[in-house]
Amino acid sequence: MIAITTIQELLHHMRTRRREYPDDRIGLVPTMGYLHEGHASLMRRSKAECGFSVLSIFVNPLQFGPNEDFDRYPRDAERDLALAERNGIDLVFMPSVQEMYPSKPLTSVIISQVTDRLCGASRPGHFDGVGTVVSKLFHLTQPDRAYFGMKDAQQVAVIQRMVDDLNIQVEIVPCETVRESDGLAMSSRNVYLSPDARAQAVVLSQALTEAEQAVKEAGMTVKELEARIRETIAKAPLADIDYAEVLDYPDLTVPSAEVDLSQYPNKLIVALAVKFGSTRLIDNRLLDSHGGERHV
Ligand SMILES: Nc1ncnc2c1ncn2[C@@H]1O[C@H](COP(=O)(O)OP(=O)(O)OP(=O)(O)O)[C@@H](O)[C@H]1O
Ligand SMILES: CC(C)(CO)[C@@H](O)C(=O)[O-]
Ligand code: BAL
Repeated sequence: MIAITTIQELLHHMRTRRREYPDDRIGLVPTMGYLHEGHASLMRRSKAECGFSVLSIFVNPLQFGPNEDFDRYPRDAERDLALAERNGIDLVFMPSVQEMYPSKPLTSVIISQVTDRLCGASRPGHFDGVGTVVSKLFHLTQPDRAYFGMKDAQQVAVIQRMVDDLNIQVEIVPCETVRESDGLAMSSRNVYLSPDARAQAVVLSQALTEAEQAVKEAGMTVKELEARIRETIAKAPLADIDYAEVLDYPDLTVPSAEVDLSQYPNKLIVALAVKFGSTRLIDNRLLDSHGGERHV
């Protein structure tokens, strides 16, 4: 496994690889590091489907708001490299902020509408930062496939839209969320949780499972379903809801207030962001028209 920090080295390795193995598929797994089994599942999928797999590790300042956790975001390069190697990665690109942004970029990739709600609303500018850095990574590596986790379902919808709108020649591969044994979605930010908060954080996946059942009830409206979800989450005293929304997926529009969700013709997403102290967790579930979970 090669580990590099500069754009020059990355371009050199990508060109050489493409010249020597022109028929090999190239896979890209973009991450912010502090890797866990969720990331490992993306790496293994890339390894299974591509001849050459690139992992990027970069905590991208552009996607963090001024009062967010950029400075204290967990980092452990040594552990990440060992995990990457074990999971079939061929090249790790781990640039510094200076390398990626030698000066403040004057160009930004802004994706509208699909960013109006959920994390786009509660983290203003977040998806401009994501769109910009992911575009840079796509240009630098020119992957055939790029692997993203459905834990960040809005991110998948936003990047798919960017790729479609800009004709970027990459296939976006959405990957299922990997969970702890009690149902909590794996996330680098889980390490911030106090033992009490960690125990209560199971309420997110519980609320999603309940929503999956509740949406099957005839006549269930968006407001009623959202109220049920909020009630479940409120049972955890440390939980503070940022959002709990039921939306059309992947358009991320609001279904009309009167619609009977049990008969809804499109995919629905139940999306949650819940704070435990200063730690903000997200999770979601895709539902089909009869309330069953949709697998990606
Ligand atoms: N539990 C998971 N299962 C599958 N994929 C995941 C999981 N958690 C993160 N990913 C995916 O890994 C990629 C990199 O995510 P990132 O490095 O931000 O990790 P994270 O654990 O989501 O961190 P954070 O705590 O910052 O949300 C994204 O495509 C993300 O959706
Ligand atoms: C896609 C990404 C690596 C861009 O910084 C980040 O948003 C993430 O880790 O999901
Ligand atoms: N996985 C999303 C990256 C972020 O929280 O900034």
